[in-house]
Amino acid sequence: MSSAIQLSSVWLLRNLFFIVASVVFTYLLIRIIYNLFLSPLSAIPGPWHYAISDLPLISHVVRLQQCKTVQSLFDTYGPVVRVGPNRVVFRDLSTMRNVYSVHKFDKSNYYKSLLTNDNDHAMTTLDHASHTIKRKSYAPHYTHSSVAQFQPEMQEYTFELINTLESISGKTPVECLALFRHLMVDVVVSSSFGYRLGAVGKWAMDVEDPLSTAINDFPKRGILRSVVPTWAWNLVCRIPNNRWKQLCDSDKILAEFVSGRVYEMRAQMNAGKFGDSEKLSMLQRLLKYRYSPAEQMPDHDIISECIGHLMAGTDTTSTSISYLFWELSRRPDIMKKLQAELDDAMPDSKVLPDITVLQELPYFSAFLKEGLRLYTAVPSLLERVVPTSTSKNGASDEIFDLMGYALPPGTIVATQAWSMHRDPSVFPSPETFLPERWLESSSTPPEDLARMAAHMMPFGTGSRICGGQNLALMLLKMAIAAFVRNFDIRAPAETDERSMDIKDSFVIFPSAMECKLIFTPRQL
Ligand code: HEM
Repeated sequence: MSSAIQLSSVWLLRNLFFIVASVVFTYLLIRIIYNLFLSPLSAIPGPWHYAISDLPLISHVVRLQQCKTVQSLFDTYGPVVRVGPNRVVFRDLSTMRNVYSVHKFDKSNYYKSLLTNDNDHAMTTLDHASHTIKRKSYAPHYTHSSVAQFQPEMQEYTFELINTLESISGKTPVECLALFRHLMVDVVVSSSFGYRLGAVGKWAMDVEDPLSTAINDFPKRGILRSVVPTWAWNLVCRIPNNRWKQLCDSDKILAEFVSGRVYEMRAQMNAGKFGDSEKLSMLQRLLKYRYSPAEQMPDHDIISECIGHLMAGTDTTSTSISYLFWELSRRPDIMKKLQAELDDAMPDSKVLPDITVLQELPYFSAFLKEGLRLYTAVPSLLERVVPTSTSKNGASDEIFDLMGYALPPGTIVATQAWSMHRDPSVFPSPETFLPERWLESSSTPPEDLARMAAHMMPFGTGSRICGGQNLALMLLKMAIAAFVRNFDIRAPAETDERSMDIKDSFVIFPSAMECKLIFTPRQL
């Protein structure tokens, strides 16, 4: 009897591996069969291996090629494609409106990877109702008229850069991503906190600005932090190397800087030193904001919101300017037309006209639209989740219809600016940089212009559209006008198609991680 038991346990042990393997294999087989043939998404076109696992899409995220991969899937399979067991992407105007503007679907969990200070801010708040409360805290700060009050600071920092570059006098290539990051850090810090940081001045003197470095390091830290377990992270952060320590501590550097401003401003407020000035910093608005009559916006939320804006506003804008200048460096025809228009609008090359004048320049506006079409800094999938009900009365059995396919609640849906901006039926020769396509003419009637404008989403779309787009657009216009008026731009040999090839990881960046250009003062 006991030898029979012994025999059967030996048999069991020997075959344990095969038993476990068979169970796993059967489970996977059932899942594959379900995903391919029985899932409510199985009728949606797409490669079969995307339908059974998220890994194929993740592999392109890791290769920093998600936007281009999704674009090629649209080219092969049409405007709606299944890219995961529970994931559908689309390229369609009315669906875009439905998802982002009409039904205002909640965001997917992906956005939690963008937390600041381990806490939510407007961009990472997933559900619509909570987001509405957060958005109201900062939205008045970015209206046209409020942002226009910061023109003097933007003008001052821009010309501080221009004067420094003039002293280099076209001899040395300058790394534009860092250059314009410093400009944006000064601009966002002054609009958010009413504080003069002097990042541009430090750049000019070749002195490191710890805040600008931390802003550059923070996303890299986030990626590393998400793949390394906490115990290992704590260990590697002890490696005695100053640069490495700085990257590990980038979250603390940001939080310390912002907390400092919050406590400083609160102290001024308590001392009644707020004043009646119409020009308020964002922080002043947040300190006064209440989630409800009984609940003030807490300090940790204020700190996360402010860090969120520093992160959302700096590299996005500096990358956009860098790509636009790279385009100008290889398109002397466009550069000449822009300079002719700006020479007229800016008789004194060291004084920018009011923003309302820049807004009225037709070729300049067309150039900027075309730039944001091909080089928006955030061309990526903006993921949303199909809710339990999309009907007004909240009937829970309603199924969302996406271009003829019924999607169950919980399905992740998304479109991306990369593809909306490259739809050949809307933008003929989509890969060609052609500002003229935005100028009304016999070949481009107003209906075509309206259709193109409707497809543009460089700042996202709907209720979660970029909060700082007015600030970004104003700075883009002012910086580009001032630089184009004062410099000719060319690329050194090291900056070419290959080094500038676009990589994406939610935001874009050049494959060389730098954009070196030469700014030569114009002989006027
Ligand atoms: C060219 C520069 C910029 C681009 C291309 C850009 C793009 C975007 C996009 C596409 C989104 C929407 C993300 C989504 O739906 O998931 C977004 C959100 C946001 N952006 Fe920007 N952005 C730029 C500059 C700025 C600036 C200068 C600021 C502020 C200083 C800013 C603050 C924000 C905030 C706060 C959000 C979250 C909005 C919310 O959910 O309430 N952005 N941005």
